[in-house]
Amino acid sequence: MFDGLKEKLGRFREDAEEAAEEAAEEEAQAADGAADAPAETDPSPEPDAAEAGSESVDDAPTDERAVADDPVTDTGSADGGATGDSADADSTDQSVSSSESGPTRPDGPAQSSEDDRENFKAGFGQRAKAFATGGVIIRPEHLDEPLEQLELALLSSDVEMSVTRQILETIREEVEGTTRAQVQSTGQVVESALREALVDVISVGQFDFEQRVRDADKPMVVIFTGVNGVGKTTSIAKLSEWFESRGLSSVLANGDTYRAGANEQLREHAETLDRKIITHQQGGDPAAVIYDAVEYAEAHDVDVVLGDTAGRLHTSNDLMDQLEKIDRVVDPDMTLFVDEAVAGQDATQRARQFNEAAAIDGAILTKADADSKGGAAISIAHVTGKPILFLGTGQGYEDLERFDPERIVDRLLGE
Ligand SMILES: Nc1nc2c(ncn2[C@@H]2O[C@H](COP(=O)(O)OP(=O)(O)OP(=O)(O)O)[C@@H](O)[C@H]2O)c(=O)[nH]1
Repeated sequence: MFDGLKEKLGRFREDAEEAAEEAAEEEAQAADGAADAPAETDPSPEPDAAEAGSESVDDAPTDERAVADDPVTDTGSADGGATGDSADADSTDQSVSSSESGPTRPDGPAQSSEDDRENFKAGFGQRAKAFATGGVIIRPEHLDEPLEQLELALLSSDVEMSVTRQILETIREEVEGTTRAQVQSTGQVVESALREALVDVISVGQFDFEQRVRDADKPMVVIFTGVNGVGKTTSIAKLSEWFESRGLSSVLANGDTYRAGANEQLREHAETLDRKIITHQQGGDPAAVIYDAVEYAEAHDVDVVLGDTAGRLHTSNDLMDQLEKIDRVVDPDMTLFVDEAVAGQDATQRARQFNEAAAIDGAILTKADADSKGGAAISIAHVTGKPILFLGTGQGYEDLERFDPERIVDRLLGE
């Protein structure tokens, strides 16, 4: 499921990590260079950074020693020296790294008279400090190129344009001024930004579906709509099983009085699952079928009415009128839009159109098991403001999965 998208996100993480590390190290080296300037007053070059660090400790005031003795700072100094020019790796260089990590600057007063230079160094100081202590400042512009690649990757995975933009914007916001801590890799920072961005867009409108059903007046009426052949009838049967496994009873109602064979198709599921089904003759009034099912449920203490409807386009006026009539007659608690994940952008656009025409409450995305791109799964909630509630993951009755944004993102990020 969503393997293509997963691979592309993995590539972005690798590219972003590499780009951010490179840029941050370049900046830290530039900062080291700026901090090296006072070394011109100290002619003795120091080729070994770690040694230089320990020598500067000998000369340092007591509080400075405490910082330099810190193994964390030692490692940072060694890193700083290792990445800096060996000719620049003098004792002053080391003391800058150490002192910026500590509470005082031993060479500070000597330099404070040169305001311009201090200002110049201040811009780099934060990054030098972060780098010397094993941290790295990551900035959005470090990620410009990987983000461009990510944008193309998302669009080619059928992620809708506005959703793609939102994801990129959140990543930029998340990494803005982030200091990668010692315990984190740059990859982890990027991953956490990506995770946040994805969860953000796919969790729009989520609610506790099971709780909503349990809290509703009985029977709760759920109507299913969408275009032909996307898996509405199968999803109704799956959802009936899902309820059953949670101790909630359901009755199936075939409001698809339009298509020949629709009654038989739903009846087959009802018989297999041993559920009550309400049907009328082909050409009958769908609202009347659902109404009868509600009456049956009330009389038999059934928890949920699951109402199928004919496949339709949002532009099929007569069929959309039928939905409106169902609304008027039985006032359903929920209208769920069903579409197939493999339809990608088309599914997202249809979700938008149906939501505008019939005000859906949520979506079921079928055939996710056959979808590598994942674009519809990423986009529908953000585009409609209504959550994806379930994923269809196969043809069996048990192949229905509650859409859990955190879990979906875990899966996309390979966790
Ligand atoms: N792989 C896979 N196939 C599915 C899934 N859900 C439904 N299908 C298959 O999709 C086909 C169409 O499903 P239906 O339930 O008949 O679709 P429908 O929307 O009710 O179709 P109409 O009644 O013609 O509008 C069937 O062969 C189902 O087995 C799913 O999650 N994964």
